[in-house]
Amino acid sequence: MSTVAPTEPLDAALRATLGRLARVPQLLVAVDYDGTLAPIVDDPAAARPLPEAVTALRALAELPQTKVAVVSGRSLRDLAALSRLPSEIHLVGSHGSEFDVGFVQQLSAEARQLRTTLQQQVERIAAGQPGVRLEAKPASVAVHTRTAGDEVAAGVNAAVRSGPAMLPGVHVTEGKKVIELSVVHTDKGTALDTLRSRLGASAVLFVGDDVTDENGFARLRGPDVGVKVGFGDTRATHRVADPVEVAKLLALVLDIRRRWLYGERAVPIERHSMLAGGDNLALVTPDARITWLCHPRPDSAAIFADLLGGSPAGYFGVAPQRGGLPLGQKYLGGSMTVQTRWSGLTVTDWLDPTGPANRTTLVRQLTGTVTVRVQFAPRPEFGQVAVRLQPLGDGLVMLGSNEPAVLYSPGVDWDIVQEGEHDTAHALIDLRAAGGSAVLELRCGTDNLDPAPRPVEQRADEAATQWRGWLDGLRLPGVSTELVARSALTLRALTYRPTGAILAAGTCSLPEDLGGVRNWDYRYCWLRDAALAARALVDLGSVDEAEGLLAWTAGVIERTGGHPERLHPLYTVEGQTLGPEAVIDTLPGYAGSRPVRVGNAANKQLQLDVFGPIADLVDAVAQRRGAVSDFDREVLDAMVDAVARRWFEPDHGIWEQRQPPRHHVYSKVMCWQTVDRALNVVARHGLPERPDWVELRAAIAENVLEYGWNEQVGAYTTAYDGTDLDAASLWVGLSGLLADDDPRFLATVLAIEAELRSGPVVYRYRSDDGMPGTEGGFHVCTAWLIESYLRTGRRADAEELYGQFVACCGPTGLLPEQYDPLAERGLGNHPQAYSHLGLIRCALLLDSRR
Ligand SMILES: O=P(O)(O)OC[C@H]1O[C@H](O[C@H]2O[C@H](CO)[C@@H](O)[C@H](O)[C@H]2O)[C@H](O)[C@@H](O)[C@@H]1O
Repeated sequence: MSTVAPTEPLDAALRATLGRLARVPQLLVAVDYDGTLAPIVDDPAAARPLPEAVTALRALAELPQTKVAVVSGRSLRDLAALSRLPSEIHLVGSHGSEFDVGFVQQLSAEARQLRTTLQQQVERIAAGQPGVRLEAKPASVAVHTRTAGDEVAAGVNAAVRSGPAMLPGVHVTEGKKVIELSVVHTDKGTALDTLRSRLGASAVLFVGDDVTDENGFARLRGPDVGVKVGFGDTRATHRVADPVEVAKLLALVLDIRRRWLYGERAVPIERHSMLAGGDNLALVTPDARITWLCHPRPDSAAIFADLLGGSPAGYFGVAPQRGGLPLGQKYLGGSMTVQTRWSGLTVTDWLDPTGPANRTTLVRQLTGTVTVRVQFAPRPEFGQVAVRLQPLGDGLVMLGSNEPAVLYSPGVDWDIVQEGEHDTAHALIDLRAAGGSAVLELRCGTDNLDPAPRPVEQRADEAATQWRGWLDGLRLPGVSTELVARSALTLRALTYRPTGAILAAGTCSLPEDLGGVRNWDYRYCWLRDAALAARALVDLGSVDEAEGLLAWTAGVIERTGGHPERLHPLYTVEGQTLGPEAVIDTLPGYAGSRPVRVGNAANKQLQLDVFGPIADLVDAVAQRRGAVSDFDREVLDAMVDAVARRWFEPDHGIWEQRQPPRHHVYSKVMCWQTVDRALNVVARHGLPERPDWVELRAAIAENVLEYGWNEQVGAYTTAYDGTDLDAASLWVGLSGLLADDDPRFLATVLAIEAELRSGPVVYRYRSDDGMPGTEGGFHVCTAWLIESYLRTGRRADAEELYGQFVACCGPTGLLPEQYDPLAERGLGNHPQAYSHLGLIRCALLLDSRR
């Protein structure tokens, strides 16, 4: 039976404070014992903690990034015996002096002698005094008068105060019907400081009821929270009535922290749709909540990072006041505009592609007849700067960030609610009273709250028309026409138009292993991924992206100062070297997948495959144009130069494993492809012959074909030094190095199918990559196996796997990086260029080989 009686809920201010505290990266929950965990009773030996408090403490101690301590006036032995708390909970006895069982041995001989004297003197004082109890501790003795009459208590206390308490070296602590005489200085504040630094806490919750707990409250600072139990003066900023309320408080902290750590609302990754405006992007959930938006660039800090941190990390929600799930969500045909519908409400979202540079404009058009609840919680810099929202004119001004931002919202009455250091704006919009529509326009990069120059309907048309006009210029296959169109739009949307860079994906740190640590930042331009993405668009008839990317690539080549072999695998969208990889420990991660990383240490790796896709792209663009430009030739020369200088070295490979370099088969094949495509250009466009290139190509081919083959496995393996398999080795055939009917390619396809395919997915590899946890099947690897099936005459197998592959798309046609075939959900960053270019390549091949 519960001993916690149903009482009033904790007061709102305390709940709000605990809500913030429970979301710090490293939390220390420290509580006093008697009067806090255990109700005060007459007999000190009978003081037991409330079971609900114990349950909450134990559960808190099991959470990651959470430490629990009980800091008591009791001896450590007594505390352990009475509380029966498990070892995960740190126990500190003797008012903060006794951290471990050897404490008594650490006392000096004089201190031990003084302790004995004290014991003898208080025994004499207490002798024959009814109701007086003595409690012996390693460095002190406590004289309890709770069960003594008032007269007896007064006499005993006076005798103690004027007698042993006056001895030199004695420290006196008076508590609840107790005087304690100690031979060491005791201070719960010092104990808290020690725990804080030993356990690496970023904030402390300290709860206590007694006079000695005030030393603890006195040491709290910054985000720490102190809670006093019961009456009496205190330095604590909050108060609860009794241990029953303490148990409730602990349960509340547990609940909030658990939800924060494990993801408050982990919407399946593939169910997010992407908005894009040509120089930025955002993610919207199936219920029209904006959960991801960075500004000013897609690789900047987020304003809304709900995706990685739940509501406290920032979001922009719009939904009918009455609640309920939407009827559906879709892209408006051929555009990057997303429409979410409920009965009586349609929300149309887009990022304005017509604005000036460094401006992000998110337009949310609401139409219908119902009352709409709006919640606007911007949290710039991943929530690390305090935000104030100020109603002004036709909207709200966001204060606190060094980037100006406003929410233009004519006719909307905002209610600003302060949540700690941040404001959230709430509003109810009665659409019927507003004439059937309302507009919310988030303008980042400006403080202009003037009305937009053109009506919203016209702007909506303009935005959609830009994307549709581009899509109309493509030659789409008859296979999966709609999905290919969406994939093409996604690749175009991942293109950062100001520079021509193409992002590998729209997000950072979406997990490859739910709850795991494989969380990386993909908001950069990888030479390899970008070239493959641009190539897929060239195959669909659009060369603009390829030309933009090649111009961006020429920039990064130029900055190598004549050393293209020193190219990094990835750069920022501006073509600059990345800053250091970092962890944002204030974000708990998608579904609790921590750490949340920004930046990507892979940029320091050697990946010798990156030249191959670029050379292939130059070849494809030149072929499409029917001519090769001087500019293309320069890029091509640089790629071959890089290969000539380094192809024989071991490297980190396409999968960027944080392991020592190896001679990767895929990297060598891509080196071969670089020279092969360069020679294609030479031959096709009548350029001067390059016998040195012919020789180089032959040397690489001979090397990889001999050393990459593993007789024991009967296939091309990951690298020259092992028997492990890698789906990327399929490129020994996909690149054209081996003919489609070469038995070595056929054998490699069979080996990879057997070892790496699992139902609808193909894993990159199964070998140990040095990281904890596992990962899902990799969509682009699935696409490579489909291509391999087609090339090797297995059309039925290709069609079957292709059907399974496209079934992994989210409801609006988007794909993240990976798929977990057991949990049947997407994994990894989203949407991912690799996955969409893979889909396009497969659909084109299936179409052309009909
Ligand atoms: O720091 P704490 O964990 O709160 O310990 C303070 C003292 O608590 C105990 O005494 C008090 O609780 C007893 C049981 O409810 C009660 O009978 C007594 O009157 C209170 O003073 C404990 O016995 C002491 O050793 C602690 O110093």
